[in-house]
Amino acid sequence: MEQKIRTFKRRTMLYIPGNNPAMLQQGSVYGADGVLLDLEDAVALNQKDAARILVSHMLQYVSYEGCEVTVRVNHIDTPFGEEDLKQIVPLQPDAIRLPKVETIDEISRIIQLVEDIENAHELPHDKMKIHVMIETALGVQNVYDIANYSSRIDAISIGGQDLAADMQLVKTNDGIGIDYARKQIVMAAKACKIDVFDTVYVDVENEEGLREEAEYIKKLGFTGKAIINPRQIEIVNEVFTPTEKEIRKAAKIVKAFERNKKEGIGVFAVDGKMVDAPVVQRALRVLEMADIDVADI
Ligand SMILES: CC(=O)SCCNC(=O)CCNC(=O)[C@H](O)C(C)(C)COP(=O)(O)OP(=O)(O)OC[C@H]1O[C@@H](n2cnc3c(N)ncnc32)[C@H](O)[C@@H]1OP(=O)(O)O
Ligand SMILES: O=C([O-])CC(=O)C(=O)O
Ligand SMILES: [Mg+2]
Repeated sequence: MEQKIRTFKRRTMLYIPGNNPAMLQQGSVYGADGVLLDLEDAVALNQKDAARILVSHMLQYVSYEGCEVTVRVNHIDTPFGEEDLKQIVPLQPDAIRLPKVETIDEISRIIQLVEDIENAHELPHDKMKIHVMIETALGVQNVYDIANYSSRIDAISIGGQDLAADMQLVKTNDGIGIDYARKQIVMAAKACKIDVFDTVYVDVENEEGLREEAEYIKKLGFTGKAIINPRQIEIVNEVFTPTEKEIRKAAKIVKAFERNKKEGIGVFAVDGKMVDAPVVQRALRVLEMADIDVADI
């Protein structure tokens, strides 16, 4: 199967309310890997049209250089979803994020509409990526089929706040209620070879809690995490950036692999631990995340 996992970093995606000009203007200066310009739940119903206009202007006139720019539109079946797509798709942000997708029928209708709009503007179909949010129990049940529906979908994410509401849970900081969904969503993403983002951590003042959650979701296999405040960037970026120790170990493994390969040896030991192809693959990923070229080690 074609490898769709991105090679660039997607550790932190900063949500910015689409009706807040100051935040929208400054969004890329804080060091997040991406910005999520939000037309959906950060925007009150009576601000939806104003936010759409503002975000359209920002996409045209603000430089988000160095940041991946994603716009979260409203659900297709709300009074705002179709108009969001009509105004945003022609501007071709790096990606659009589709909230609360539950079925293949929905994703197929949305992608059809996106491509109709692109056709009308003589735009290609392979430039703007699509990110799908899974935020309901039904979405979790259908996640693999949704994620696998189109090669334009290059990431899926869990919306923990909405999922907790749909599941009628009291959401706790330990995330127990959404743990099954997190794992199911990660597995679907890995099966489709696409990226997978974790949900926001709403307790902005709780830095230790955020670090713990980021460390946990990294272990589960998430690519990165949506965040809501600039103060959360450094912590999550740090968790998702390999440490010096991890880099040294990975370099040692890759170097040993290269040496052994020449002699036809596929399995060997480094510091008393067995190394074979999957271990080398993981070491290469560590170097990639640390921006280290294998040729330079
Ligand atoms: C369940 C969901 O759908 S989540 C996704 C939708 N939610 C959002 O988009 C919320 C985004 N975040 C925010 O609105 C805010 O960070 C809040 C409400 C969570 C906290 O607000 P505050 O306590 O006022 O933030 P704080 O005091 O840390 O702000 C410090 C600075 O960072 C800026 N800032 C805060 N959040 C953001 C953000 N998300 N994007 C860009 N800038 C931001 C503020 O404008 C402020 O700038 P200034 O110093 O130049 O005035
Ligand atoms: O986690 C996110 O991306 C925010 C969200 O929409 C949710 O939690 O419901
Ligand atoms: Mg949500």
